[in-house]
Amino acid sequence: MPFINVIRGEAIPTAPFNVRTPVVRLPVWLVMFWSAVKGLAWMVIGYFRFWWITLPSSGLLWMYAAFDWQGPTFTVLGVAVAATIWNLGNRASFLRFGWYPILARFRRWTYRRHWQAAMVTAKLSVSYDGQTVLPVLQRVRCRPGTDLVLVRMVTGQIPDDFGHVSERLAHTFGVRQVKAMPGPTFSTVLLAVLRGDPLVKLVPPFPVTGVPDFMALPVARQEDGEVFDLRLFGTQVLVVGATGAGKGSVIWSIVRALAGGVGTGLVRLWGLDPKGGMELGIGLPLFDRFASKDFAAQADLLEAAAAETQRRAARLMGRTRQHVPSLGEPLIVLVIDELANLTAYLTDRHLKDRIKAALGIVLTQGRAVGVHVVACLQDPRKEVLPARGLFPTRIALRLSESNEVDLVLGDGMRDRGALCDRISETAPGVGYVALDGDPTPMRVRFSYLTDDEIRDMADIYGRVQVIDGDAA
Ligand SMILES: Nc1ncnc2c1ncn2[C@@H]1O[C@H](COP(=O)(O)OP(=O)(O)OP(=O)(O)O)[C@@H](O)[C@H]1O
Repeated sequence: MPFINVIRGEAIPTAPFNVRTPVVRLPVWLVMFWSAVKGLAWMVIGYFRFWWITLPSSGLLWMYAAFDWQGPTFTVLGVAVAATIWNLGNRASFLRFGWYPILARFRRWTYRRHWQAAMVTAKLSVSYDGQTVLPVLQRVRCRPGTDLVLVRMVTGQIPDDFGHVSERLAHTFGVRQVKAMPGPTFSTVLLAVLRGDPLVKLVPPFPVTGVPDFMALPVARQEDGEVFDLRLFGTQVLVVGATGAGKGSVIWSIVRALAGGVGTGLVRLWGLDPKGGMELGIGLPLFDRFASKDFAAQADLLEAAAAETQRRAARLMGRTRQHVPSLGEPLIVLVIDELANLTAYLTDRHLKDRIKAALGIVLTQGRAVGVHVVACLQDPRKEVLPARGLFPTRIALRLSESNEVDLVLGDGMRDRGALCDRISETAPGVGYVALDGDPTPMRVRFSYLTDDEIRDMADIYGRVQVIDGDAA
């Protein structure tokens, strides 16, 4: 046993004055009076705070007092009839200003009931100074099938902390999915709570416009009910999906959005179908050039695209940074079904090198000069397509494994909600896309064209073509 104990550290000095709260004995009537005043104050505050319940209730009570039971009955009936007329007359404004605000109040109340449990079990609560600090539920807004919940984070938290536990939150709140994205201020996170699924139903083809808007081609329906517009200008598009995921519907949705331009000659489609023309052959008249039977013809076609790219780049150098399609120099879109057949599975080394070189030129230089690629791929691994990074726009449909999601859409996208590996086999055409300026992925379903619809479209907008090197 040591003779003297020495404890290192800073001791808290004893205060020179110690003050103890004095005990004042109060009469019972004063305590009761004070409690009554406090209770009344709480009731008044509660009345105004929960005005959306208290005001209608007071109104109904007053009607009852004034007109007996007919008062509230006719009031409720009158409100119901007015709401129905408003809904039938202008559904959008009824939902926006009538129904969704009421629903949001109710939902806020239900979230609050589960809030503490949800935050603690998801480890989003923080222990500080002997206290448990929770993120603050600030606001709830309702949209079709989705609630937008604004949350003020605890100091030190970031939106990705919520993204990592989004699945846990979804189970706690009993909803389909929760997606976390940065809120309007640095201290907030916006949780998109997805309830119903508007993508269960098949999406019919969108109408064809005479002059396509290359900045916004309508191709799919978003899970928030909006139309997903694909930007083709300035980009190359890669579509990845397991077999049967619906890559064909992505191709035909894009072709349909461009069909008006094909008809007028503003857009030229060049088709490469290494699987023998099974997918693209059905709309053959739409393609200005088409190659499917032998790989040499497909290499020729890609080299022609590369040559055109270089010719345009040389002409436009120093003049403009974005080519504007015209009848003399139309937009060329190379549609490639199963790119891996051209890049990875091809055994002829010489052809493979030719294809790789031509594709490299088109992918790196083509987007500024109006030569675009829309390519499909089943297997997103690096060995299959090393040039994945050359496709700025990537669409991920159903994938076989969870780790493929980040390979296609970019790091962290699965955590942010792109659950491509969970898409059901019974939902072909459903996938995830990254929207411009939005770090969270959006779930979409591409429109579906039947074979007859594709044939009709080809009949209306089809052009003279070159098939496997020969004029049709
Ligand atoms: N958007 C869609 N909506 C509804 N059904 C679809 C959609 N896309 C595809 N399908 C259905 O799913 C089936 C498979 O689609 P598709 O052939 O396009 O898949 P894929 O990804 O191209 O497959 P593979 O790689 O094997 O060719 C189609 O026969 C069609 O019936």
